[in-house]
Amino acid sequence: MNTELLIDEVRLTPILIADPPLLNTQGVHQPYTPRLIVEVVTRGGVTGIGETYGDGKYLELARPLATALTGRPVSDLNGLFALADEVCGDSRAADDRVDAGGLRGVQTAGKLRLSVVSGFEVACLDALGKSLGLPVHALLGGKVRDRVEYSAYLFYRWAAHPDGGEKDDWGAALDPAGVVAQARRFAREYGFSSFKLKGGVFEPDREIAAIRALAQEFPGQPLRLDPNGAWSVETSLYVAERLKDVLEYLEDPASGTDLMARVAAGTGVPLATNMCVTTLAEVPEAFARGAVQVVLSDHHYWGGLHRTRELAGICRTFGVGLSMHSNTHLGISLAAMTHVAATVPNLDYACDSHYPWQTEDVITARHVFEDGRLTVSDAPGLGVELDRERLAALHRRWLDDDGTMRERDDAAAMRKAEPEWRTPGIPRW
Ligand SMILES: O=C([O-])C(=O)C[C@H](O)[C@@H](O)C(=O)[O-]
Ligand SMILES: [Mg+2]
Repeated sequence: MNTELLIDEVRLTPILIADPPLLNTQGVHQPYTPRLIVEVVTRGGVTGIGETYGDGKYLELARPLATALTGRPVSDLNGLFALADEVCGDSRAADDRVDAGGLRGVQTAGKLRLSVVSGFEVACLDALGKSLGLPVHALLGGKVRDRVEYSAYLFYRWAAHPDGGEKDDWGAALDPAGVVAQARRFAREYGFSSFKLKGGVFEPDREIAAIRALAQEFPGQPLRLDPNGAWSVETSLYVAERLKDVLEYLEDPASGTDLMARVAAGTGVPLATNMCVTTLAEVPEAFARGAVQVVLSDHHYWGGLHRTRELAGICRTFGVGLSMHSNTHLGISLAAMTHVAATVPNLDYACDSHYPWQTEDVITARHVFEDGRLTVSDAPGLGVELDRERLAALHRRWLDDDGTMRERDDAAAMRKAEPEWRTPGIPRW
């Protein structure tokens, strides 16, 4: 064993990053949202970085894992899972039941652990790559493409948060004209040529009108609509019928495998999900029933980059499409997504990314999209460097917060504008 590859220290830094007032079916993004930055330092003096969710329930699991990792080889990625099972225990926030109102499907103790492990796995891969002089994609078997395509992630949004937060110049987007203006800017500044609208915010007819307006503005270009399970089977079929000629896919129109299977049986529009297939346990039923035609993988909750590749193999076997889901994230995760996406032959669609909405980052050089694509880095590791000053400043914000921003709560943020707001029950329409 090369002792240079042993882990000497693991540093965890929770931060709060600015987030615009993006609307979804549960409410609106808070002005600041938590992320956790993981640093793994080897005995050879190399530091690898990773990123994952930063809410308290993730931090609670990350701390014992960080302690237990010290002294182990940075290359022992498979061992991470057993170690996490051993030391992380159950989180108070995970109860193995369906988080029906959630935006990312079931919330189980196992899935929470995988989300934490993913931040460590990416940090270990970065450290290993830097130690060996190899890019992360090479550690995953090598890239099969030089550029990875992303899609514009359109949101209904307000011009500003009602209670402060950082300002941006995107303005409000609350109707078809606003959505089209947003899409035009995404196309102009980033070169995106496929567009996903986060739906479930307004009545379905209003969202149908927005997609129609996009189709008119960008004829023949791929369009997607994602209401995060807010619709009944009937409403889903109503929308699918009206948009069947322009949708690339409809994403999580209804909540859960059973309803998705019933929607799929009634329409020829492909259904995608990042809600009803988010764990291996959910795969057999969903695939057997034809409930989804595209799985949107997210390396955070699937347990890292190797597990994402395992999922890709399963999808390939069953003839189910694959792409990538995104939640609010920074440049470390975008680098990780790009490396793994570069290695998956059956990545059939442009990936999601919230990145353009994030004005703050902890890396020294922001990623730059060209023609809606990122070039896959061949530099050792992830190919990004930590900006320690920025990290310290964003950590200071986390320390100074009275606790309200440390847990993502879109319904609480909505109550600043609408005091009576409660997370809507589903189906909402
Ligand atoms: O594709 C999705 O379902 C998401 O990206 C879930 C996210 O939480 C999104 O709805 C958001 O950021 O509001
Ligand atoms: Mg989705």
